[in-house]
Amino acid sequence: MELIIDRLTKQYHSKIAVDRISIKLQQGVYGLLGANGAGKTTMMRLVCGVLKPDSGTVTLDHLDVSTEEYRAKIGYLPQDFGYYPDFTGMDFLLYMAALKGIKKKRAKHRANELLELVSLREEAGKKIKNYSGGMKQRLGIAQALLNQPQLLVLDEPTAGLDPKERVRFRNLIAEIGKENIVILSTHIVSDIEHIADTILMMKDGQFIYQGKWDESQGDLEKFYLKQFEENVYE
Ligand SMILES: Nc1ncnc2c1ncn2[C@@H]1O[C@H](COP(=O)(O)OP(=O)(O)OP(=O)(O)O)[C@@H](O)[C@H]1O
Repeated sequence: MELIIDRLTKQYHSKIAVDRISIKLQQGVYGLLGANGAGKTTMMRLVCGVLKPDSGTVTLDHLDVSTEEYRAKIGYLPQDFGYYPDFTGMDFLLYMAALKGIKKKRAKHRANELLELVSLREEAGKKIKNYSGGMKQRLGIAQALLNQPQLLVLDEPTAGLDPKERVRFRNLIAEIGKENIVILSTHIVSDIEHIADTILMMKDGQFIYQGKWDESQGDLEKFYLKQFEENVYE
């Protein structure tokens, strides 16, 4: 399994949000780190085919991002995901499954399986408006997994999670990353330093660091902050 991003570029008026990015990803967890405005969301939307690039390509095992076959292989949790507050967790998953064209019987089975995986089985019948931030986030991940994606893209999934939720989230992602490609974005180093196999650090639409990070290289947080130091006084 290989995701190949080749010279991917996206510009909004005079702002180049993603600037000729090239990278090859195999299975594992990738932590996309960058300050606000670095281009993380734009990159993720391009990888999910929600946004069309100005130039460059994205392929998963030779399938182009613009194809139905590619779409069938990905799961996406956007930053501001719209949950329906009066739906129960189960209703919501069945609704999302219908949108994804999954047959009813299969959808019910898969929804139960996923509610178990994200530890929401007991809350499946409760309305989403009564869910905590972490519970909503786990439900969001469950909907992204409905079609058993080979590529899972999560935009700032750790926002608003309490410490206990974080541990649970980390374990879940590590499990999914064993067999799939997972890309998750954040601007907080501690959210990903123990969960990502590979760090992708973004600034001004480009990767300024990509690779594994181990403690012998020093403190990732210090390194990260140093990259943005010149912006502190702006
Ligand atoms: N629809 C748009 N129209 C114009 N400019 C945009 C648009 N979307 C993003 N931008 C700009 O492109 C740049 C990258 O934005 P992007 O949202 O990808 O960054 P980000 O790293 O995800 O930041 P955040 O953490 O705030 O979501 C920013 O300068 C942003 O203002």
